[in-house]
Amino acid sequence: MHGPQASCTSGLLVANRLSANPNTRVVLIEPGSDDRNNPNVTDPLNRDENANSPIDWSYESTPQSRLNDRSVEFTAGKIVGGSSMINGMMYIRTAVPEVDGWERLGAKGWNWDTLWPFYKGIERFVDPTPEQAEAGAGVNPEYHGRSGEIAVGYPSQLLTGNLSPTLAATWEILGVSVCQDANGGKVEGYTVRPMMVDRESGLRASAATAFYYPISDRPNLKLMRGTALHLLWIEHAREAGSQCIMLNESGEVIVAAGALVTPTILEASGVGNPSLLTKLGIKARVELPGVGENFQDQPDLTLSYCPKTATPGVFTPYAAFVTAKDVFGDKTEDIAAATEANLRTWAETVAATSNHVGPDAIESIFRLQHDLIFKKKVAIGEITMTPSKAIASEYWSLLPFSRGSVHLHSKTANGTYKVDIDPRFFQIDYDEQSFIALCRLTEKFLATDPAAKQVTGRIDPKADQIPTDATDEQWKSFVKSATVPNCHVLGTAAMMSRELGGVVDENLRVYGTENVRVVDASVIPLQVTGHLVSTIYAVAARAADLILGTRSESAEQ
Ligand SMILES: Cc1cc2nc3c(=O)[nH]c(=O)nc-3n(C[C@H](O)[C@H](O)[C@H](O)COP(=O)(O)OP(=O)(O)OC[C@H]3O[C@@H](n4cnc5c(N)ncnc54)[C@H](O)[C@@H]3O)c2cc1C
Repeated sequence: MHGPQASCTSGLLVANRLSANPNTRVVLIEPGSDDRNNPNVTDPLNRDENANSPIDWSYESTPQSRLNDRSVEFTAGKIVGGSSMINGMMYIRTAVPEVDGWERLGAKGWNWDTLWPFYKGIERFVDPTPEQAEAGAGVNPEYHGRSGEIAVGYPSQLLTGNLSPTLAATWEILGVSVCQDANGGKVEGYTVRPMMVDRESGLRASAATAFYYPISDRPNLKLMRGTALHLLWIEHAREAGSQCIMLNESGEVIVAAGALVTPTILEASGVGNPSLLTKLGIKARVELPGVGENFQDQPDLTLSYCPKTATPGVFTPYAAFVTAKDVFGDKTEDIAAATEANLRTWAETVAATSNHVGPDAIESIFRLQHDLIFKKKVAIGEITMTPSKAIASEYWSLLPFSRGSVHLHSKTANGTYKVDIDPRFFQIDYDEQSFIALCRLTEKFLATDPAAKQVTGRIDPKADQIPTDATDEQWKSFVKSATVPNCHVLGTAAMMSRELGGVVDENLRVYGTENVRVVDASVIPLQVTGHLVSTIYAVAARAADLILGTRSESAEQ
């Protein structure tokens, strides 16, 4: 049997599961290098060195009107193992109501309970040492798997001393409780985040170390490196009437090029919005206007403060996941009501810009999102504290309403396509207002004892640019000049009903096709409050199960 073609973070896991059957031939395609010994990949303390290096795609966005017309850069791994080789390695799953929301959006059978065994199944959690526990590392044993492939735990260089208790005490004064272990579906409060790291060797654990290197010598698994997939060669296409595409007699393609690239491969193959495809001279084979839409990333900003003592060369995975109530305080109910009253207008704005579904569809997604924020009270912001030469507080919004897109734009002289990546940060005013409120909460945190005792003042932005009593307008101008992407892009080939703009069904199969699936961050329909990779692995593991199941069903028929 011909197997799928795929590439990385998620693709390697799927390839691992499918090639376990020696009769299934699996071909992986990866344009990037095999940089398995690159110390900037393997040594977690070097992880910030990878941006703008040869193993980073460094995708540029279109100029962003709400960011002073700046283009922003999306870092993404150009390497076997994809972005799991260059990311921040933090490992926090998402919140129960968010995954349950996928089912409400049409992803039948996808909810917290069905994903939970896969979250645990892929994990090889190692308990913290007594020193790490003293440094704040917590664990609820029920939340973790011990026999999966991906090493999760705390790095040996976890900072000891009293910093974590100081941060915890300060957050508690601000009404944010301490969460021992945020991996059980409630992502809320101050926590010390576990990482994807092998505690014994101290090295990064990635899709490649977990799912590819150990099985790369399987005779039925082939990696084609230095080659990119630009389009799916569609043979035997049956036209619109039956809306069916066949790639070859028995083969199946699994596209896993990440949320910034997967939609463009579909478009180049004739799957997408016919009006866009026609303009590019591409024959439309499957009408799926949702391809490349529903783009969601999280705006990200770093404020830095002068520490009393510098802290070089250690890990400081300290973060608070804050809810609307933590951020807006007494104003929360008013903001919830005002936000609800605006959902229709925002849906109209998004529908008019994206033009792939009408405002009713967007509004129903926004209602779910509003429920998550104000009724289910999931976290809306993550605020991290990293002491080094400065105390850097990086923070990002978790559930923005703005929706961007990624599409083929025009054909270049060499026959490939220019791509437009348009995240549309702050398209919706609430996103900017809540982002500024997060900024203010960060400031308040570092002005509250005992954390305040750790710093002597703000370094960036400087006090003459943003004074401590800065107005919203002053913060707004700083936010416009300094916001960058968090690189947690998802949703551009969403697993949702077709009516809502979905691209894949609950078996991850592209609507209107027979043997094309997508398994990467593109299929996750809504932002997640944790970090993406744990959820991507769980989705990929469940997807592999479904693929194997549907194959054996069709073999039985
Ligand atoms: C700097 C950074 C820090 C992050 N920090 C964290 C973190 O701490 N924790 C966390 O959970 N998540 C984090 N993330 C997010 C997470 O790493 C990504 O969301 C996730 O790895 C995406 O997985 P994917 O399978 O969708 O795509 P990727 O892992 O990006 O894989 C896509 C693959 O497709 C390949 N490719 C590209 N074009 C083509 C083509 N035309 N044909 C074939 N192959 C192609 C790429 O080279 C790549 O190997 C971070 C991301 C970045 C960039």
